[in-house]
Amino acid sequence: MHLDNVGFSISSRGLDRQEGVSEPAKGKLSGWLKGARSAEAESLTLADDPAQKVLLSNISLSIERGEKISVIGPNGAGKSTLMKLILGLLTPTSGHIKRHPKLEIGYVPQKFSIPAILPLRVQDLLAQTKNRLTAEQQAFLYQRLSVTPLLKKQVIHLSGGETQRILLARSLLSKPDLLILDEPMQGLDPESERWLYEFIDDLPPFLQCAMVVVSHDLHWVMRGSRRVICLNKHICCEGQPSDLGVSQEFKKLFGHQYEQPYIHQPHECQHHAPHER
Ligand SMILES: Nc1ncnc2c1ncn2[C@@H]1O[C@H](COP(=O)(O)OP(=O)(O)OP(=O)(O)O)[C@@H](O)[C@H]1O
Repeated sequence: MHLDNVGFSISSRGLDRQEGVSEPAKGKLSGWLKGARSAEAESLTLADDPAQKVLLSNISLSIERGEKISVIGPNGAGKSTLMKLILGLLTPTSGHIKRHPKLEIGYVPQKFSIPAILPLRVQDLLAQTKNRLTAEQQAFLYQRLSVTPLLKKQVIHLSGGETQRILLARSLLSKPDLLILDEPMQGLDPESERWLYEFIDDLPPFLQCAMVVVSHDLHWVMRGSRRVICLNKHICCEGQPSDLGVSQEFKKLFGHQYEQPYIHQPHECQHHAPHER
């Protein structure tokens, strides 16, 4: 893989550079500056080596604790690749990434597969993750995601929806500072999808983590996000959902789905998993 002059940065805004934070923001952040955990990457480029094709370019991100960023873009836009850069699963050949040594990242990948011949029970899979939750938090998580009845099952025998719940539980066990969900709704029926979206919406305030969600569900993204990044090998536009409609690139990519600006309406009701009904 050859990397070529792509700018990418992710940082927990204001953690390492307090001089750049205005007075109100300082007050807002001061509660968690003591335990600051951040990651920054700059001047990375990523291109496919044989084809010399640039995969991502000129990307900058910053995210605050408790904030959720949604990433949208067409197939092949580089969304999963960007997630892998953030995670450190792809190594750039130019530029650099700085991560706080104690930054915990939870990840639900777009694709998850294990060899059919590998015997692996759900409890073994979950045991591979460092558990930083209290017993009470873990019990709450297992109850919300209905994990316990699945613990003895072989991972390869899980249904699509069960797999997603287990992967989500696994990503949360480490009590991540940053949670990355790459198209977490794949293979779910509409009811499970709706329930999982609502569960995800509750996570940043519950865990006080930052979250990046890759999604093709434009309606959910526009309804439930305060910040959206539209990616197509570079950042076409970013901002609040209502800001995106002015971008010509956004209109070109999503105009057929986009008629009126969506209004953000966070939900407030209690929800139960479809499997609990
Ligand atoms: N390791 C790699 N080496 C070379 N090319 C890669 C690599 N990983 C991904 N690509 C290419 O980069 C492009 C972006 O892929 P990526 O999976 O990031 O897209 P995506 O936006 O997540 O797409 P989708 O919505 O279809 O999941 C694709 O053309 C893919 O073939």
